[in-house]
Amino acid sequence: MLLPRFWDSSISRAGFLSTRLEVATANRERLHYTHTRTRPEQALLVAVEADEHDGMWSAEDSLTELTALAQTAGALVVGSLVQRLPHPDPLTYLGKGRAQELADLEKQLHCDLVIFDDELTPTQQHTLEKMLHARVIDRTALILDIFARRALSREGRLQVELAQLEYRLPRLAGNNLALSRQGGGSRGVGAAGGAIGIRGPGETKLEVDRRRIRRRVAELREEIEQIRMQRAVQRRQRITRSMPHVAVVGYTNAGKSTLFNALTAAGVLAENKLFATLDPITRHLVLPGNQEILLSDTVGFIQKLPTHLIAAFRATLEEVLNADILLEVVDASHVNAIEQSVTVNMLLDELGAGEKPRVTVLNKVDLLDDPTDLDLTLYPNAVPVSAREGQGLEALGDMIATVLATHMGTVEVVIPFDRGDLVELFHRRGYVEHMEYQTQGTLLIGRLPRSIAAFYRPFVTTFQRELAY
Ligand SMILES: Nc1nc2c(ncn2[C@@H]2O[C@H](COP(=O)(O)OP(=O)(O)OP(=O)(O)O)[C@@H](O)[C@H]2O)c(=O)[nH]1
Ligand SMILES: [Mg+2]
Repeated sequence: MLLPRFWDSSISRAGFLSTRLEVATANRERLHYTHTRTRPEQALLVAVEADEHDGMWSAEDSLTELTALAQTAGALVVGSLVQRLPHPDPLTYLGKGRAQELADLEKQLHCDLVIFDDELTPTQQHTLEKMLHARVIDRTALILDIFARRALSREGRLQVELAQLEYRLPRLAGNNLALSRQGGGSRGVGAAGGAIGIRGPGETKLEVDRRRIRRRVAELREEIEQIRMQRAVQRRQRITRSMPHVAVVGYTNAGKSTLFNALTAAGVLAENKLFATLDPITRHLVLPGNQEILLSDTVGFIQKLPTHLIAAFRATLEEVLNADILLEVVDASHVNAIEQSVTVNMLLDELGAGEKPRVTVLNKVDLLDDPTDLDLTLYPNAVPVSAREGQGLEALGDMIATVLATHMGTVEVVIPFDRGDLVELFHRRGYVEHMEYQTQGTLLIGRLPRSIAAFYRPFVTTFQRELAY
C-alpha cells in the first residue's frame, strides 16, 4: 500500500482523496466498492495573477498545469477562477470580496474541492476553510498527494511521508486553543510520563496529534539519514568499478523514462501522467565508440515545486549531484517548452547542479509540424529526438560521448604492476592514447573522466607534475 504509515483521520483534511485511500488500507474490497460507486471528485481551480508577473508562467498556463495535476490525482475539473492582484491577500488569498464570490460559485457548482494554485499559508487555509463548504487544498497538497500514491521504494515513501507531515504540522486546526492549554506544569508531563495518549487529562487531541507528528518526523529523518548513508557507500563502490555517470533530468512528463527505456530497454513505467517516476533507477549503457556509461532516470521537476519536497528528495537528487553530465529532456512539442526548461535550470541551480556539463534532448519531435523550426542554439548541446519513435538516438549517443570526452582531463601515469585494476579501469572509462610497459609499471597516457581522476593522482609521472607548475 502506498500510503504513509502514520495516518490519522484528524490530519487527513489537508490530503486529497486521502479518506478514500484510508478506507482502502482497512479493507481492500471496500476500496473497490468505493471506487466503482463514487463519482470523481469535482474540483474548482483558483489562481492569482499579478498585473506584471515577474515569473515567466502566466496564470493561465499555470492553471492548465494545475488541471493536469488534478486529473492525475483523479479529480474532475469543473471550473476555474483567476483573480488579478499584485500579491495574494495574506488572509483570503483572493481578497475578501472575491473570496465570497468564490464561496457562492463553489456552492453553485457543487464542488467537493477547491484547489489553489499557490501554497496557502496556514492562516489563508484556515480562513478559506471557514468560508467555503468544499475542502480547501493547495498545489503543494495536490503534488504531495500524487507523490504519496506514486512512491514505490521504501526511501521514496519515507520521503513523501516526511514532506506530508511537515506540510501538515503548522496547518492543524485550532492553534490558539491548543496553545492556551499547553504547559500544564505540575499536572502535566510528570504524572503521565510524556508518552502518546497517556498524558494529563487537560490535553487536547490536537496536542496529541502534534506531538505524534513531531515524533514521527524525527523518526523519519533518522531513517532517511540511514538510507542516505547506505546510498553513499553504494555510490563509492560504484565509482571504483564503474563508468561515467549521466543523469536524465527534466520537467515532469517531458519523456525522461521513455528515453531511458529507449536507450537501455529497462521497462521503466512511462505514462502520460505527471510524476510517473519517483524513484531513481540506474542502468548500464554502451555508447557509440564503446564508451560505457551509467544512466539514471530521475524524478521530474515542476514549477512552484514545494520546498518541502526539494528538501525531502535531496537524497534522491544526489544522483544528479554525483553525475558527470546531465541529460536534460525537454518536451519540444509543449507550448511552455522554454518556461519548463528555465524552471528546470533554476531548480538545478538551487540544488547546486547548475554548472554540470549538459546535453539537451529536444524530445517529441514527431509531434512537431516542422521539426526544422526548432532553434537548437537556445539549448546547450541540443539533439532533436523522438524517444517514442526511436529517432535521433544515435546522434544523441554521439553527443553524449563528445561532451563526456571534452570533460575529461589528460593524464600521464605509471601504474605499478600490482594495480592491474587501475589499468583496466582506465581502458574502460577513459581514452588510452599511448600504453607502454616500463620497469616501474605500465605507462598510460590518455584522458579520464574527472570523477575518477583522483584514483590516479598518486601515479602521475614526473613529467606531468612538472607541467603542473
Ligand atoms: N509523441 C511522443 N510522445 C512521447 C515521446 N516521449 C515520451 N512521450 C510520451 O510522453 C508521456 C510522458 O512520458 P514519460 O517518459 O513518462 O515522461 P517522464 O519525463 O518520465 O515523466 P515523469 O516521470 O512523470 O516526470 C508518455 O505518454 C509518453 O508516451 C515522444 O518522443 N513522442
Ligand atoms: Mg518518468
